[in-house]
Amino acid sequence: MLKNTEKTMDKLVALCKNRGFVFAGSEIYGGLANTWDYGPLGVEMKNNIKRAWWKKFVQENPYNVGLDCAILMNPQTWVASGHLGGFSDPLMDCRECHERFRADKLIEDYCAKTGEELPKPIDAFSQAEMKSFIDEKNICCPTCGKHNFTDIRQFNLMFKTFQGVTEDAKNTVYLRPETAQGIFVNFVNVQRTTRRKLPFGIGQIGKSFRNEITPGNFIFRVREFEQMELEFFCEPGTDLEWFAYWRGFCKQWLLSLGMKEENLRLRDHDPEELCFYSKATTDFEFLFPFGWGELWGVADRTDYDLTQHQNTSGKDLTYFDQEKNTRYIPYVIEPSLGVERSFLAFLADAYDEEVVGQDKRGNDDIRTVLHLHPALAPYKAAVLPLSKKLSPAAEEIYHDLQKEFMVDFDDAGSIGKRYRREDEIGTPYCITVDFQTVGDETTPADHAVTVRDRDTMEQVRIPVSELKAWLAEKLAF
Ligand SMILES: Nc1ncnc2c1ncn2[C@@H]1O[C@H](COP(=O)(O)OP(=O)(O)OP(=O)(O)O)[C@@H](O)[C@H]1O
Repeated sequence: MLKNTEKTMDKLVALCKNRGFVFAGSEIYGGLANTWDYGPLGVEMKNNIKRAWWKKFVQENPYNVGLDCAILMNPQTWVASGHLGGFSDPLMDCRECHERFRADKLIEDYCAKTGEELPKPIDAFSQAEMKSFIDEKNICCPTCGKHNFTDIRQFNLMFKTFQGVTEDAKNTVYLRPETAQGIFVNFVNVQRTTRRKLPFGIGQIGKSFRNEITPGNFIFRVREFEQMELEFFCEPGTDLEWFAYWRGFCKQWLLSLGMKEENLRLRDHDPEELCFYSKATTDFEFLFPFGWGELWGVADRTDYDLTQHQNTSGKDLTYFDQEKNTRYIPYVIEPSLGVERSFLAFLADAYDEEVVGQDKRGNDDIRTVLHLHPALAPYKAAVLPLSKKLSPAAEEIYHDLQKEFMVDFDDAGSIGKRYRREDEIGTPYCITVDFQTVGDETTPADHAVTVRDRDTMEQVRIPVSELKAWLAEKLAF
């Protein structure tokens, strides 16, 4: 009998919930819309993604250094960056059911459904153009099906709160909507203390908050998320070369972590779609189960941000180029990637249901497997004693491996079922401890274990003494 092995969001969400990757936030209180908590496996995978980014963008990188800034910043930051004035999305309400929507997303969804092509990118539409498109095409409310919308107005996405004991305008602060501004305001601090010469970059990983009008698609669009951002400072005139360099570097990072090239496309912004300060922007888009969506934005932001902060703060943010004996404001290349979006992309990319045979009744035997790169997998290996009698010996190996890797231990149920459980959570290697490992009256111990590869299901015999080095090699990328 054929079973549906199609990859869907429902299957990914169910796997995440059932195996402890991602839970609905505040679930026992009925939840809080679009908040998600990361379970024991989810937190490992999330940390692995962040580690993989830090390793390539900071630790091993000849150009970049790291930084960790406060989430709350002086509100002048957001005046300078333009977020207070212009960080908004086009909002419209349905007059019938009072649901609220992003006008641009309504149009995009309509085009995805009908296959209609827009005459220009949606980001180049004015509010009036969006409204007349929606009216002309008679696009209806996705909730109630009627066509009766209010006019479009801009809705600021920044979360507001108060610092200190009085709740008044003077004490208003904002939760940062991106990590980048913390880097810009510290440009001089970092340059001075590291004595870096251009070009150099500053990387940061941290929480950002956006009061999105229509969050959704699981963890794709949420209001609280983490970003991994690099601001790369270079001499004006060299920026387009560095833009191409980082665009290629980012793509290579994804591919080196096993992302399939066919699920990735790099979309360059048309001149009319570009932000007014940007010379070039590329959206890395990934083919999620619900369609193509932005994963990573790489932009040439020129000298816009530093100039804005210099003008607003009155502080000198120029760089003195000793070789050329001249001062200038550096240009900036920014690759900005969301942790949760990359989590979802790696998960969707890795998810597979394979027909591995037929059961006794003739039904397809399907194995659900996450082909995650070992560097991203929550557990690097699982230690499985073939029999409960072997548990003490297996535990010894487990405890030894645990000192260096996240490793699982499972001695419950048949070995076949245990393999399947590990396949489903993406554990790349299952280490089976058997009677030969420890030996008995008739057979001498061989002090070796059987290691099963998740993807090929092939098995090799490896001496216990070589396990750590063998695993370390597999995790490298
Ligand atoms: N609400 C969100 N939830 C999760 N990740 C996000 C969210 N907003 C942005 N990101 C991540 O941060 C990256 C950089 O943010 P950027 O401001 O370029 O996004 P954006 O162009 O506003 O995204 P979108 O058009 O999807 O709203 C995005 O590519 C994405 O990976």
